[in-house]
Amino acid sequence: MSTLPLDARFKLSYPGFCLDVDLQLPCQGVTALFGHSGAGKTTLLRCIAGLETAATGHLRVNGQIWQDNNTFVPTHRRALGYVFQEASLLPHLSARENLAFAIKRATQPVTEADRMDTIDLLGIAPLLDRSPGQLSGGERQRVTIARALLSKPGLLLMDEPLASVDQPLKQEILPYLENLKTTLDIPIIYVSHSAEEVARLADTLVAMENGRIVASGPLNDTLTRLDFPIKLGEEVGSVIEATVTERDPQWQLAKATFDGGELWFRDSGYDVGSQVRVRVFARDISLSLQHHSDTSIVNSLPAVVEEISTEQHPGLALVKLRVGNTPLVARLTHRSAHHLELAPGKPIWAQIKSVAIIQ
Ligand SMILES: Nc1ncnc2c1ncn2[C@@H]1O[C@H](COP(=O)(O)OP(=O)(O)OP(=O)(O)O)[C@@H](O)[C@H]1O
Repeated sequence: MSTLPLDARFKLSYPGFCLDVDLQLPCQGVTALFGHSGAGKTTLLRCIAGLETAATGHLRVNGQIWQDNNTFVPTHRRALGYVFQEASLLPHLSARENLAFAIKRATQPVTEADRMDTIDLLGIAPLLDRSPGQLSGGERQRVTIARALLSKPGLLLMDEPLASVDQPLKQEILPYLENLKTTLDIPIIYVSHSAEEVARLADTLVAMENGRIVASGPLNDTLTRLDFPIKLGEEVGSVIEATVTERDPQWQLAKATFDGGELWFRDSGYDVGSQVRVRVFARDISLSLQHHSDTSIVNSLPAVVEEISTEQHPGLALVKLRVGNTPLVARLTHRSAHHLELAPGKPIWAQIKSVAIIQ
């Protein structure tokens, strides 16, 4: 596998829309293309897949040139898997036969062990003899993802794979996608306009508006930018990567340690030593000048104020904090910010309710 970044520059015009991007993406992990409807996410993904033949530009993936002034590798010769919003299985074949179809066309030989690993990864062993019509939407999508993986791609493109499933099904599939992310060693580009999916899956965030990249970088650094151009409303917050270091079976709580401190939150059955990603909304952080122990809020982290901005409502402030090396954002009223005399550089305690922490 190449260690070179994926390099993508494209220009493409449609009536009323112009795509103009210049991107370098890591060769590992999940990159989320995030933005409102019509921002150009699917168009960019299609350019990478070679489906937008009118696009001009340059594309290098895993060290290979797929497009430049002299080259245009057709889609079927690009080692990529593409998962669409709607599962796209061949309806007259069983799930097993759909997988076999992909294996026959794979860019490299697929061993029986590869096949079994992929079936396990997506949890589809009990579904293999059913036809697509006998599967639920979530099951169909899992088989579709398995099929894409069995084509042995060097790059996996996923275009809102959860857009057409309802919330309970989304919660059923997300853990499989989280699994994929830790198991696969190929880059995944994942289109979404859901902040929840981005928070759970992305390592790198690329925000798009009007056909352009308006912010990009490591997930938490980008999400916590006070000038992050896509308004997230109640979902403004931070994503913290931590290691589970203790469990309290009496109270069903787990403690995770991260670069900045420790957090207690509800225990969902973690193993000590496992990695966990938690999400903290800005509205769930309160600030205090002192450390308090006479409070129900157990998580109290020493932080430094970095920046303060005004939210859409003039009475509300967003405060960017740094806890160790981890950026956090807190939402409070300007009156409270004034009362605490918050200013860049000021030491402060960030208090986070355990019940507000989402895994
Ligand atoms: N083949 C086409 N012909 C003309 N206009 C197009 C074509 N494909 C896309 N567009 C336009 O390009 C713009 C970007 O569309 P695109 O589907 O890439 O957005 P998106 O960010 O993926 O949106 P969504 O989240 O709704 O899927 C839209 O204004 C769309 O109408």
